Amino acid sequence: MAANGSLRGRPYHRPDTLQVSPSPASLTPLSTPLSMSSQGTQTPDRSPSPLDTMPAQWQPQLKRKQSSPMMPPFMVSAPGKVIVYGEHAVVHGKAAIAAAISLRSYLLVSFLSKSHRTVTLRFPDIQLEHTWDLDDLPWDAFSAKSKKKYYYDLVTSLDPDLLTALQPHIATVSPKVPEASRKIHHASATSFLYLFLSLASRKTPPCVYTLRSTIPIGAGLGSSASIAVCLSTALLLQIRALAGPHPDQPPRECETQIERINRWAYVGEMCIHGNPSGVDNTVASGGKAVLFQRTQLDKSPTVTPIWNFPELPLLLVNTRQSRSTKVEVAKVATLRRKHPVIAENILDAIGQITESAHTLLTSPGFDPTSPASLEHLGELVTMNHGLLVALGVSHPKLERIRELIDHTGIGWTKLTGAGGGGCAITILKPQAPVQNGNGVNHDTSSSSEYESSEETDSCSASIISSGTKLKHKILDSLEVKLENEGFEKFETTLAGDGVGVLWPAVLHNGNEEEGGEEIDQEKFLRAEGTAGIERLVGVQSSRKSRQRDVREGWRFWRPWETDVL
Ligand SMILES: Nc1ncnc2c1ncn2[C@@H]1O[C@H](COP(=O)(O)OP(=O)(O)OP(=O)(O)O)[C@@H](O)[C@H]1O
Ligand SMILES: C[C@@](O)(CCO)CC(=O)[O-]
Repeated sequence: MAANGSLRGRPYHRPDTLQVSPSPASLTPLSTPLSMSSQGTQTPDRSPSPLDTMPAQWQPQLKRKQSSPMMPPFMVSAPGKVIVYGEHAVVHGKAAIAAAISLRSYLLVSFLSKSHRTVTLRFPDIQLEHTWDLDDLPWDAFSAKSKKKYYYDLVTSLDPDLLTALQPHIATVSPKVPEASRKIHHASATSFLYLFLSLASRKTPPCVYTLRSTIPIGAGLGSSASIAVCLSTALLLQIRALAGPHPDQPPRECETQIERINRWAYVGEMCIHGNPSGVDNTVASGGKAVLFQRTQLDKSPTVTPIWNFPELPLLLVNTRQSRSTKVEVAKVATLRRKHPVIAENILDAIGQITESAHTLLTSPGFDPTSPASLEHLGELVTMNHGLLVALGVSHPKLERIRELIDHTGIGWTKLTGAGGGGCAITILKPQAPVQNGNGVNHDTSSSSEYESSEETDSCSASIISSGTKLKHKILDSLEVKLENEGFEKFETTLAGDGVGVLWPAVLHNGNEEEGGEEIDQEKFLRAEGTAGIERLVGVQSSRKSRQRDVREGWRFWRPWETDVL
């Protein structure tokens, strides 16, 4: 099993304090030096990109493409996140745990013939479509000697002069749409252009960046960080500044690539969020889960990976109630002023909940399949929610969701993120509950085996246990109830992979010519909803029996997979 982040003793930090950063000279010690990449970006070393490490099965595809003057399209994908324990308390110096979820953003990069000289964003989730003329962009501002940043640089703040240089090119984006939508468009466009002009060069090939996400926007699930990670990864891949991902890549090298992506994703996040903590982009880059803590307000948080975090099934319910993180954080600050001792005790208790979870998750004998471990984690979820209610950051809609789920007895529920709306999460119990006389369901036993993925391995309904069937029945009827009340339910998995790469954008979808189905813009744009996106390009196998399997073609940097350092 994976080595735990803290046991490995190499905590991640927000990019400005990252300790795992190598100096440029000690970057991936692979292959020969490259003075200038194909895009003309100066790079002092040479890291093989996926193009160099193309799996054998893609060779026919590549051969077919050799006659084309254009590169084949490729895709990247990054997850959203939830806070599992410790929101609000983290604002007051306690630790919190955040984990990746299986809802993800997918970015398709397609190349145009050189005559185009344009770069286009197609972000249909926010109805944004915009094309810039490559030659009109402010390359001079970004490449000026005093301003130029390289892919290995650490950028901890946005340069106001560069933002000013971008302004006229942002102003032309969606000038006629209502202000609220325009703000969203401008945030995404700024994030893209800042990264594009920092990492690419004026010789960059004309491209179209098409993005679709299964992460609800503005619901506290890190959608902005997920797109920032996709953009950062795509641009770094285009300038060949990333090695892999490929199987057997040493963990240290995986960490280096993830960190490089994370640093630039943080820059993209700053364009959208101002002064983010860096936690969302760290989880979206590296996947799994992290422990984070900011002990001093003016200091960056320490972010330590928890590679042992189990891939638990998670029910996620969106209240669709908009909320302001600022308002909810202010509520807690007011309560703390009015009732300092009580509020402090509540925040302390939340901090202890996070510590208890972290201690369990990182204990040497930790067995994620043990019902006792799951119950421990679940009880902490329930207690954490109660304390957040005591802090006044729940909402009647969150309480309604918790009530509906508690009545089924299917799992342990809490609000996640700022509260006041947003989402609730439920860690599902291993056992199907039984109904008591009051119509409330209760866990039958906590001692039987947690159903493993092997147990549900066969598609044959006949061997799915009656417990599993009952669980599905309860989940289905819960879905109807939640939908009737205007809530949105997602079945996700916690602590999965971070950023992934599909190069070239070809998948074995079971309905196509030999060699795989090429994903093009039109197919990608036509995919309907979350299910359609996941069916077409999802990183996870669509076979229900193996939901947690990664679909052939997608590759990830997984520093936790090998023991060799
Ligand atoms: N699918 C998407 N397509 C294009 N832009 C997106 C998409 N998802 C997020 N964004 C960008 O990110 C911004 C959303 O950031 P916001 O902080 O409001 O939500 P979040 O990242 O989902 O929540 P949180 O940061 O609280 O976890 C949007 O305004 C938009 O600029
Ligand atoms: C409420 C809070 O703890 C989590 C918001 O997702 C605020 C923060 O950490 O910045």
